Amino acid sequence: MEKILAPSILAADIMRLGEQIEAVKNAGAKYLHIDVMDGMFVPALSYGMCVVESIRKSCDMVLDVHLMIVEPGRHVEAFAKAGADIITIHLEACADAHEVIRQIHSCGCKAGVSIKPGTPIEVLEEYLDEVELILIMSVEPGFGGQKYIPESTERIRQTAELIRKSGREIELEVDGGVGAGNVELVLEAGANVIVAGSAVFKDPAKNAAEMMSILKKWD
Ligand SMILES: O=C(CO)[C@H](O)[C@H](O)COP(=O)(O)O
Ligand SMILES: [Fe+2]
Repeated sequence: MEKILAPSILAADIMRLGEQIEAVKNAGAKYLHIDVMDGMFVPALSYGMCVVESIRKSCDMVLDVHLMIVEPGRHVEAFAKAGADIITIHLEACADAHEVIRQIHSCGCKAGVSIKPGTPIEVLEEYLDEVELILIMSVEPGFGGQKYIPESTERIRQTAELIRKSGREIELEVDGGVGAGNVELVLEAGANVIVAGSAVFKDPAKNAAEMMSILKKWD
């Protein structure tokens, strides 16, 4: 599967967001990862649909919206209307994730499911027939700039195996603490969508280009 860079704007300079998005896009990033936090599912607050809507107006990248919010079904339609292309929910945050996935699809978006580092991989099994993307968190969700949890590599490998057995084309995304120094570990384990926030936005054009040159070797 194509290897895709998904820069996370959590680490961007909000005052220069437009030019920084342009820089990562020009470097070859295809997805733009937008982290939505509600202060409940995770301690922090970030931003909501207004930001997605504003980015959509002048950005043709795939908008990859990562909802770290309790009962995300309450807001799926609004994020879809704002311009999200992929909406990823946390299985730990929903009473009925099957229903939320159905909602995401009925809004015309691709659906992803995510799990935190402490959640067993097996919980993903019942969603393999339904989703287009699985997101393995390689840090505790809630903050950018954390260190990659080494045990994540084995979890990525096991998830890649589940996907392979399902026979479906499901994207495998990894999020948290990934940069040029460890991205090959993550690719080797079977991921194809790489989220990178702090590793990219310290110097967006240069760092995204460096990440892309590594990703291209694995295509
Ligand atoms: O979902 C997230 C945090 O909950 C972010 O996408 C993630 O942390 C990216 O930031 P970094 O690459 O700096 O770790
Ligand atoms: Fe994220």
